[in-house]
Amino acid sequence: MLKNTKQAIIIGGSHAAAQLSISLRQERWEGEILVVSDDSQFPYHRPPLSKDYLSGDTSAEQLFIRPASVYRDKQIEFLLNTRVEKIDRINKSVTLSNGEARQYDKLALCTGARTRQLAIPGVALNGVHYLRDLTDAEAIKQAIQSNGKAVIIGGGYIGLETAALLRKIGIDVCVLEAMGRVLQRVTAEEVSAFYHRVHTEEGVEIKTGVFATEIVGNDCVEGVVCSNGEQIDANLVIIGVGVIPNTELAEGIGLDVDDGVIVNEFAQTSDEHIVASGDCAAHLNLIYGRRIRLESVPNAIEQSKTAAASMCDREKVYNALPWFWSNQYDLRLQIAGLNQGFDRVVFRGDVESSRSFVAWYLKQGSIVAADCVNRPAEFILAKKLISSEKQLPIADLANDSIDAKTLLLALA
Ligand SMILES: Cc1cc2nc3c(=O)[nH]c(=O)nc-3n(C[C@H](O)[C@H](O)[C@H](O)COP(=O)(O)OP(=O)(O)OC[C@H]3O[C@@H](n4cnc5c(N)ncnc54)[C@H](O)[C@@H]3O)c2cc1C
Ligand SMILES: NC(=O)c1ccc[n+]([C@@H]2O[C@H](COP(=O)([O-])OP(=O)(O)OC[C@H]3O[C@@H](n4cnc5c(N)ncnc54)[C@H](O)[C@@H]3O)[C@@H](O)[C@H]2O)c1
Repeated sequence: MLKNTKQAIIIGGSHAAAQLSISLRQERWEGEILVVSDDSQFPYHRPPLSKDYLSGDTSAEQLFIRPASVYRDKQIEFLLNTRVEKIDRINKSVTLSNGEARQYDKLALCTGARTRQLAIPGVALNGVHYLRDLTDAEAIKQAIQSNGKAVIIGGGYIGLETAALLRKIGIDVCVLEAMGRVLQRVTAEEVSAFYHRVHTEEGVEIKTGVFATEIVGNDCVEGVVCSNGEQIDANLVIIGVGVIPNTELAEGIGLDVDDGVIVNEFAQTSDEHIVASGDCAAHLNLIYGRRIRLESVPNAIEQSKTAAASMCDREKVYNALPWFWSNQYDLRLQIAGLNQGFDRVVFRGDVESSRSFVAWYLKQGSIVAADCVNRPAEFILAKKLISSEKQLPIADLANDSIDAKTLLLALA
């Protein structure tokens, strides 16, 4: 039996919502918890969708963040296949797509992000896919034909991870990246060149400074016309050109929004009864001293713990160091921190010809971020180094003959 009748409503049903609902119980929220999700499934891990799930190495059952019974046991109610259409801040209620209205005492926006759509002819042809959820991944899995030809539009995370996967199963792959280099949003030139080289070695054709102007075919996709006039044959097209945060509900009720629902370090929006976390939220980051919106699972999880505490009127500041990972072929990239505004990059290991190195990003002499490729010990070191006030000599960080453990000890 629930001890009080307070209502918490969480909008969205993915990484942020899954964590927030559980964290609310851990923070001893004793009233009702309702999660309203437009997905047809209980929350699942999205990262495998561009990795092991596509190759069949992970099954749909293995994707679930936790079994549905865990939510049931904690008296967390899920409304699947349902959208929140409207929020009424005055009466503290939400209107659902099934016409029902539900009252809330506290509301959480975990609405995430959606794929940015390409506005070019032919995107509706059979064989053209975006990748955000399980339904998209399932459709791509069905569409994968051995000996097929794929064009991937966008050389970001989705583009390169799916390219690696498709190569693994023997599909010809061409990646079109509009910018001058792949992964330009997140890495230094040398790291982009590294990924370009490895993908080329693995048989992927990469065209940079090129975008698609039209997708051609007759019912099914047959090719992609590029901005340089070239036409590339394809029976599968995957589009990964970034995401847009789902902020419309927040905007509709006058919350502060600027590339994300604006929240403070406690995940609170400009309405004291409403929090936001995950891909949809732009938070004040205390480590970097500015507002940022992150698109990552660790952010969705940690920020949702903070949001849950705020809903229970407790203060739990969100100041976790941002980190990211990406798996491609035998490469495990782990990124610690954010490199925006860096003025120098120093390498540890050989970025030009090996498959294992660290790129240290410096800003005014201090390490602000690190890309670690197949360097798990250095990734731990990087997280500690960036989070602490301490410094290590840059020459030592670059010197691959000094063991990472020795550097960790020096930091301690
Ligand atoms: C293929 C893929 C691979 C990825 N790999 C990695 C990785 O390796 N590492 C990493 O850190 N991150 C990765 N990410 C990013 C990561 O998945 C996201 O950062 C994370 O899912 C964000 O979680 P979220 O809950 O904030 O938002 P989302 O996952 O976007 O979920 C929000 C949910 O809310 C729903 N919703 C929105 N509005 C409403 C409404 N009004 N009513 C009801 N429901 C609504 C949306 O439809 C969606 O289901 C990957 C993403 C994808 C797509
Ligand atoms: N390992 C990970 O962390 C991981 C893996 C997959 C997805 N994700 C997340 O999923 C989301 C979507 O990933 P994504 O790869 O689509 O976004 P992204 O922002 O990482 O990359 C998009 C890429 O598409 C390019 N682009 C944009 N418009 C283009 C056009 N018209 N033609 C060709 N290229 C174009 C951009 O320059 C960019 O390189 C992001 O939030 C991402 O962080 C993360």
